[in-house]
Amino acid sequence: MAEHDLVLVVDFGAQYAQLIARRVREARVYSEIVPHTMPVAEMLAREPKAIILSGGPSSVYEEGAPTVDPDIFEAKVPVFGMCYGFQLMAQALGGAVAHTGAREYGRTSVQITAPGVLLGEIPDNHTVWMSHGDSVSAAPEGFDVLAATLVTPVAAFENLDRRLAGVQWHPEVLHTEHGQVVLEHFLHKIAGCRQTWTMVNIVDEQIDRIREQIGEHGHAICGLSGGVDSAVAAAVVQRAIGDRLTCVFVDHGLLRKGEAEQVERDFVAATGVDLHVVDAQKQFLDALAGVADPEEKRKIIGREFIRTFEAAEAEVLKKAMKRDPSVAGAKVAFLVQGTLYPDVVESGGGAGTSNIKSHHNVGGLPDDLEFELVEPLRTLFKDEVRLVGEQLGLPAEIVWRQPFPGPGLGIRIIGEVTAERLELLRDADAIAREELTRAGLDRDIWQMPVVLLADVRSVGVQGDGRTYGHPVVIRPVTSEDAMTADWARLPYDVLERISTRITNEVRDVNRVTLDVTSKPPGTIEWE
Ligand SMILES: Nc1ncnc2c1ncn2[C@@H]1O[C@H](COP(=O)(O)OP(=O)(O)OP(=O)(O)O)[C@@H](O)[C@H]1O
Ligand SMILES: O=c1[nH]c(=O)c2[nH+]cn([C@@H]3O[C@H](COP(=O)(O)O)[C@@H](O)[C@H]3O)c2[nH]1
Ligand SMILES: NC(=O)CC[C@H](N)C(=O)O
Ligand SMILES: [Mg+2]
Repeated sequence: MAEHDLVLVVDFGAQYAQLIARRVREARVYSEIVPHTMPVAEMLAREPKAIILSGGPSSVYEEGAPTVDPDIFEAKVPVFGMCYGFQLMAQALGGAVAHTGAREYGRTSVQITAPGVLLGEIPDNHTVWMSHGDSVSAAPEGFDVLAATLVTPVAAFENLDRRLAGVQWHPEVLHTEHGQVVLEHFLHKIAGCRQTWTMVNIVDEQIDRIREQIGEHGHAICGLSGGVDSAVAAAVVQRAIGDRLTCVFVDHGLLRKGEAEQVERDFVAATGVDLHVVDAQKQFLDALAGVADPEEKRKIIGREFIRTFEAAEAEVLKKAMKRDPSVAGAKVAFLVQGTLYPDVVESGGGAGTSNIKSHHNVGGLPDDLEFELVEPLRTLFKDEVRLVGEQLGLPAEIVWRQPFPGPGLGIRIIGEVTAERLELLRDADAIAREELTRAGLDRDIWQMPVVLLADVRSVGVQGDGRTYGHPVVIRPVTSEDAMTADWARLPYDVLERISTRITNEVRDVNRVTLDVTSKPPGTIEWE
């Protein structure tokens, strides 16, 4: 039997398919997202224990609306529909879906009329989050209608014989009361999924898998940034292959003030890993000269990272040989990266997702990559990674560190990256971080990029004289997993201190602005 039951989340263009996948995992069942264009036979070949049909922007009765082969409902695999998925199931099985004039967006009160299994043990009247303009006007035959709202008579249904169910609302969003309970009723009670997806299991399995992949004599390099993901990846791999792992930290000149020293000092002290530091500042800056396009920058940085790892190989092996002479003639065939599921999804490597931006470690990798990748966290979300980190006993400063992107300040300078501009941004960023820490807010926010609008100038007055300087943007955000985010409501006095200090202390910056955009529509980083 497979180690874990698999739940496939079929994505119909939902805003938050990732969120559904997360919630399933929070219910201790492993899940993956697949595009609705995947043939049903292919989905079934993966032997899912259950299938979830996501929401989506289309109307099921429209020509060309995304759909799924109705065979999916005949395969004896339990299926759960949410919103669009619910409507799709209704239509496919002989019910009716129409634009009834009822529209519900946001907070909506739902009345449970017959709880069945899906809505059992939940208060009759509770608040859910809706986002629909179409409605199921008649449930298919054999289905019990479980709930209604003032304007939506069929808001949830189930057919226990066929193990099919659905809700009009979005149980995956936090604003929906009892959303997780409803999902768990489907997963555990209706579909009978086993609850095996726990962090302890994941670590043990990954260790076994890595030993198998790397073999008894293989050597690996881990790109280590001081961030959470690579620290956890390194710790997992170290457990698997011990000192056949060497960590390589690349100082690409796009780091924050004091970062290289801090990683060298604190990280080694905390973990005892063998850290090899490469100064590649000139290499990266030369490669980036004259480039302003964000995707181009990302690809260049991705490529230069790999070239740096390749160049470090000889050095790494020399060290290894000192410890163990039998290493002579070996090659480092493996590259460990702290790639997470959202990196893959955003780079368009996820199922049916579009390329938002090429994360340097996924979409930005060069085609002629010689290393075989070892990515033990590739299916995990950040909060899962943090749990794994805690599980492995990594210190809190590492596990709870705010994320910092691999391409670093290179994607926070809007325009060409130059040494002078980096200097400016580094100073402004250091002040912002210092004030945030002083205010005790580090754990309250997800991260706070400081962005230099290098090609923009604005007029200011400083010391009674005219200045013509650059603006910086501060972008504090809150988030659960970086897939969605909101702008953080930092206290005004903290903002004020950041603004005053930056304009006073950083040459050529005469304006500080605050980014008040959520994600979507904005992304966290500006490029
Ligand atoms: N300066 C660096 N030197 C070596 N490897 C790096 C560096 N920056 C990033 N990487 C590699 O790229 C991967 C992805 O970077 P990313 O920033 O997403 O993760 P992280 O830095 O480990 O964690 P966090 O997201 O918390 O910053 C890292 O896990 C690491 O393998
Ligand atoms: O290692 C990385 N390589 C990258 O190329 C990259 N791009 C964005 N990020 C980080 O990912 C999260 C989501 O960022 P966005 O909302 O900007 O897409 C945020 O935490 C970003 O800081 C990156 N991390
Ligand atoms: N969020 C959704 O899945 C919406 C489904 C459909 N587009 C509607 O408006 O009813
Ligand atoms: Mg990082």
